[in-house]
Amino acid sequence: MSGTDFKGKNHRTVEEHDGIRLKKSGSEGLQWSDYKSMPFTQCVINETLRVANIISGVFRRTVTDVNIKGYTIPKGWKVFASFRAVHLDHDHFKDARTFNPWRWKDNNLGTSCSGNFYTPFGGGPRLCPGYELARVEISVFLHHLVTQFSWVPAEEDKLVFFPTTRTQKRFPINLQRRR
Ligand code: HEM
Repeated sequence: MSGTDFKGKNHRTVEEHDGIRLKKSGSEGLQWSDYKSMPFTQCVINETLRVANIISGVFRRTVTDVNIKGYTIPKGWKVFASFRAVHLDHDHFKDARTFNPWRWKDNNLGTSCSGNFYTPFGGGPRLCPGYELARVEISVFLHHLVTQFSWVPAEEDKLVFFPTTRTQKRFPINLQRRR
């Protein structure tokens, strides 16, 4: 990740949140309507959960023999459904290892997408009941972060994808208060 890339990708988020601040006085808090007017932030959150979700997948135990794509998973086996493998699969996401919030511009569902290729919060009857709360919390955090601080990378860093997604040098930054 180069410094220029980072600033470019961050810029739209800053604009969105500065726009919300402009309509408010002083330290006036965010309302639900503000949360609902952060479309690009939702794209950033979607993309972060796609590339670097803290939850890599879920375990399941089969209660009966399951036939899937010519394979049989016998009754009683434990399987790991790897969301991470699907989220980083080039067949489902073009340039899957590139952090690109714009890919969500026309598909901002946040929990799943057609074909169930995007499942950061799981799915079906066990879909995470906290998914909207999690998104609100991240949005509020990002709002205060980008409206009160700016930063530049202190060193060149690089994303690595094994065993999980992380930055090689923990992405050191120089942080400055904006206001
Ligand atoms: C980014 C944040 C979060 C992520 C990525 C996440 C992800 C997930 C996933 C993948 C599952 C499904 C587990 C499975 O199918 O076995 C799950 C379940 C669950 N999550 Fe979350 N979660 C997040 C935040 C939250 C929050 C904020 C809460 C509550 C305040 C919450 C409460 C739960 C509960 C209670 C379940 C169990 C649901 C069930 O088994 O029926 N989660 N979460």
